[in-house]
Amino acid sequence: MISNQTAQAYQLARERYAEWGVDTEKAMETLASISISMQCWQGDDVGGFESPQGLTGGGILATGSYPGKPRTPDELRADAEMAFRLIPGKHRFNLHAIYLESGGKKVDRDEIGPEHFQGWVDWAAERGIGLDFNPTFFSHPLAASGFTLTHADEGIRRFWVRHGQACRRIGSYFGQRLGKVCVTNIWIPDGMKDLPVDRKGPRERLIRSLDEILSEQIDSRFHRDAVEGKLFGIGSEAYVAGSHEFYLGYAITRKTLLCLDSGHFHPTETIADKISAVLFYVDGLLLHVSRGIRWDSDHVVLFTDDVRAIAEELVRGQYLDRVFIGLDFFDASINRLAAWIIGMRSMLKALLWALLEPLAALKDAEARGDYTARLTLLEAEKTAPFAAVWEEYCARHNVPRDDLVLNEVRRYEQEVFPKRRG
Ligand SMILES: C[C@H](O)[C@H](O)[C@@H](O)C(=O)CO
Ligand SMILES: [Mn+2]
Repeated sequence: MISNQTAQAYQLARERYAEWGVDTEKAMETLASISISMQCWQGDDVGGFESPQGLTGGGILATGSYPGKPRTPDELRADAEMAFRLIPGKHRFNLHAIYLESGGKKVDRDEIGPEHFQGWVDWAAERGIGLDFNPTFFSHPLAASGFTLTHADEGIRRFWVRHGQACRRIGSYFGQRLGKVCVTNIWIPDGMKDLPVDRKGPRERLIRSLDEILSEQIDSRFHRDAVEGKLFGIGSEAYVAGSHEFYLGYAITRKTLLCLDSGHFHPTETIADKISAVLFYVDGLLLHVSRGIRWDSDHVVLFTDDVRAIAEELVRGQYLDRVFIGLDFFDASINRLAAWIIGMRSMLKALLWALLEPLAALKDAEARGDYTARLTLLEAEKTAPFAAVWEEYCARHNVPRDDLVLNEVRRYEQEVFPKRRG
């Protein structure tokens, strides 16, 4: 039910954007076709269900102790479902290997199979959503040294190769069973805190390990591989074997997707400019949209200039069908559902923003060398009635506008979280 106020504001906004040659109906239609992958790990601080220890190592750290953390897969699914109810559109869910359901049985990482994720697949099938996947190369005794696929010990390296292989089979099962392509993304933390002497050896082993993992042919209609680089992590400040340049070369030569995580570069470096550069050479991209602050790569995504710049590049370059968009952050200091909802809605807002750009006029000004007109229009966009279109979009998808979302989150929190105490 769309209120009169929303409807009237939208009509005025529609006319205003039409003056710029922008079709707001078309923008909303395109936005509805975009599915963003919501990361399971925001739901429980990258804990998973393999062991009670939760996140250990891996150069990443979850901080905060907001109450109500889900303790079981069912609780996590309930939270995700509640979050999805407050996010307009139909989206995907991104799992990590440690979110398996083994019925209390110890199943090591190299032994996992589709059967351990059947609960997730049934849940996704019921909701008509797709699943994405990630091997977990951290929070494990064999990752405690800080090395996994680059490990000099052949036994340990092979263990992690088998984990990667098992995960691709699981991803492929997700894709086939759900009829929606699954992206399995490989990120490893391997690196060194202080100055390495041998930067080459671990990278040689990483190439070997990745080639072994990817050696099984899997139908790309159901499954795509992605590789994710990083500049540094906690405890790997001096060297990360899987750097951006390493994976760029790997993705080009092995024809995988390249994952660009917006928190994985130097703090002044943004990924928006990289999109058009790398898409000449790689088939496609996976984005991990995040918000880095100083040394942390994983703050909740907001409707910032950086996120808008990413969305603008996707729309301006007509890359939406070559780029998988996922989110990657985890914050345990605020309500975990709210973090999901704020991040997902911010990404959607950025996409809508980009879809509402007066692109033809901007391109025309640029082509004529009229950079004064270009800058004027870019600035004028910022005071256009964007909010009216966003609120109309939310109303059409039966979700509340931004400021009213919190009422629903609080209601859920009060009803559900007390039962999770103790
Ligand atoms: C939990 C994820 O796999 C992880 O965040 C990874 O994608 C990453 O970005 C590590 O910094
Ligand atoms: Mn990431």
